[in-house]
Amino acid sequence: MASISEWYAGKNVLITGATGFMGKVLMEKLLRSCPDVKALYILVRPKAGQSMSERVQDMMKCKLFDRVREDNPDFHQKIVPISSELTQPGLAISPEDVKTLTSCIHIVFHCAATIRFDEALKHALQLNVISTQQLLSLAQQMQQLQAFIHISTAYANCNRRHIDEVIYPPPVEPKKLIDSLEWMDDSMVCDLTPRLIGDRPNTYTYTKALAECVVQQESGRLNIAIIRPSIVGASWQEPFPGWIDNFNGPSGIFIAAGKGILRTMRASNDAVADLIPVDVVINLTLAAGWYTAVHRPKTVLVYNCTTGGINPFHWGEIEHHVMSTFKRNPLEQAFRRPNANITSNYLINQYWTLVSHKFPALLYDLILRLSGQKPQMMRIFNRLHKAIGLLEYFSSQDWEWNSDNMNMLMNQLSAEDRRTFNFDVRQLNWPEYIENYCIGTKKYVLNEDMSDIPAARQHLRKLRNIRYTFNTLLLVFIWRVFIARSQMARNIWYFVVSLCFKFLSYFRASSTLTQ
Ligand SMILES: CCCCCCCCCCCCCCCCCCCC(=O)SCCNC(=O)CCNC(=O)[C@H](O)C(C)(C)COP(=O)(O)OP(=O)(O)OC[C@H]1O[C@@H](n2cnc3c(N)ncnc32)[C@H](O)[C@@H]1OP(=O)(O)O
Ligand SMILES: NC(=O)C1=CN([C@@H]2O[C@H](COP(=O)(O)OP(=O)(O)OC[C@H]3O[C@@H](n4cnc5c(N)ncnc54)[C@H](OP(=O)(O)O)[C@@H]3O)[C@@H](O)[C@H]2O)C=CC1
Repeated sequence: MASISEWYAGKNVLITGATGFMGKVLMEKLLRSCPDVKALYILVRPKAGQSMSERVQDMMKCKLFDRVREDNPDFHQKIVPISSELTQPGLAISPEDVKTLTSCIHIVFHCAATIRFDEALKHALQLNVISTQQLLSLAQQMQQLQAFIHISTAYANCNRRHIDEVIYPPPVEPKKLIDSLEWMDDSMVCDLTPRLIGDRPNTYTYTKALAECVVQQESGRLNIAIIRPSIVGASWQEPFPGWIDNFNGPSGIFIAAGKGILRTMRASNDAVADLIPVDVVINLTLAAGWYTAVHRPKTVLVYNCTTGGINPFHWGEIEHHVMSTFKRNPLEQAFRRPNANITSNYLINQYWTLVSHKFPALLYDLILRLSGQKPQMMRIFNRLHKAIGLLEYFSSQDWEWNSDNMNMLMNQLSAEDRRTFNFDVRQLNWPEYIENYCIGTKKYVLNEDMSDIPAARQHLRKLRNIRYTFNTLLLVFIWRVFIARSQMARNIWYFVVSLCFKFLSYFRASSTLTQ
């Protein structure tokens, strides 16, 4: 049987969400490990004043593609951007492009989605569900299509504790919801949202669950697989350790903790932190594409792509390794020395939020105001608290995922494919991974130079001295106020001072005797 790379040779691949975090890693791996792939058709929209082609050109300059560029400087010739806005009817693909895609595509990877936890339900439904439906109907017209791979999330069914590799009944019939929301205005939808999402924490997980149902309903004669990654983090090994380019999920939390801004967060020390490296997800996705096309399973296969059941690691351990990494490799211009703690206790967290977040922010903003600058720290903390509030649901409890299909797929691969498309997370060394992850946030998200680490350490020493001076002054101030008001405090103070004098005189006398 052909190896995975051999199978992708000569294939035309369609990718949605190619400009996103996972989409980019998928493109890079395909180009590097399947060098004979014919072409990657990517659906891209213009954004933030940049045309589609400008965006694609910028993306290809990204460091992520360095290894591909080394192997094949002309790799861009394999990339065919197709203009598409997924929220528009027909995905806003031109009739000529539809003709091209329906005649040549062999495999589709559907990665595009809105992954925001605070997305308005209407938009999340439009992008995560309706566009999936539209892409599937385009796929039905593709004459050479051999597999359709849909990227979902392990948290689509986070209202369950144990999650099998099956498509669960949807919370509501997607078509009924689409029809109902069509005539409602935004404020009505907003009012209804909490009742609709029910025991799910946000519109993201809710619409991803509906999307899975749509995939099943519209599968028709297509060969489909669903990949459900848990919390996707920086790369483990490929193309190089620690690659990450966004603040999503834990990355923003790690950065905020490394900058000394985040000091406390509600999370359970003992809950499993189901992180999964992005390269593992992509290797599994490409292998699943191959398996789906070659073996054509009779039903839609779901792959839970998680680490918790195989090689568990806990939030408490993550906290320890994140803090230790940032103390050894500090971020530039930290606000305070990194020292964050997680707690599952609501009141303790509220206390530390007040003492270590709000109070320093107010003080810092006061200093900024007094020096004629615009206050900013309270605004930063408000945004951080909003983000933390949305993530806490996931860091405070555990789930159990069945990963039989991931194991089955691993057993189907040849030894060489297992090496090239490695998704065996038993080999993952967590402390090393977390260290590379934190350094990756420094290098690739914040674009900081590793050669500046001595200056960053110096800055931390300065912050420590400021803190000691501040604490001493505060103590003296409180004590002075206390002494002025209480006779007992004065007596204790005179007693301590006289004890110090006695100790000093004894020390001086004994040192003169020994001379
Ligand atoms: C205590 C220290 C040790 C740590 C140990 C404990 C760690 C616990 C971590 C727990 C993490 C749990 C993560 C669970 C995730 C479950 C995921 C389910 C998996 C998935 O399927 S999907 C992927 C996950 N999706 C997300 O993560 C999206 C979440 N983000 C949002 O919904 C929005 O970004 C958010 C948070 C509502 C903010 O919205 P808004 O205020 O509108 O800001 P923008 O998004 O427009 O961003 C503006 C600007 O800020 C940057 N940004 C975004 N988030 C952060 C952040 N957390 N920290 C810092 N900066 C952030 C963003 O990049 C933008 O920058 P620009 O330069 O582009 O303006
Ligand atoms: N990151 C994670 O932790 C996890 C992600 N997933 C799933 O993986 C997939 C990829 O996630 P990730 O790469 O992290 O997400 P990103 O937010 O990084 O990427 C989303 C992609 O979707 C595209 N997109 C969004 N809206 C539109 C639109 N209206 N028209 C065209 N394209 C659009 C974006 O394009 P543009 O650049 O133009 O905005 C971008 O390429 C998603 O399906 C997500 O649900 C699952 C589990 C965890």
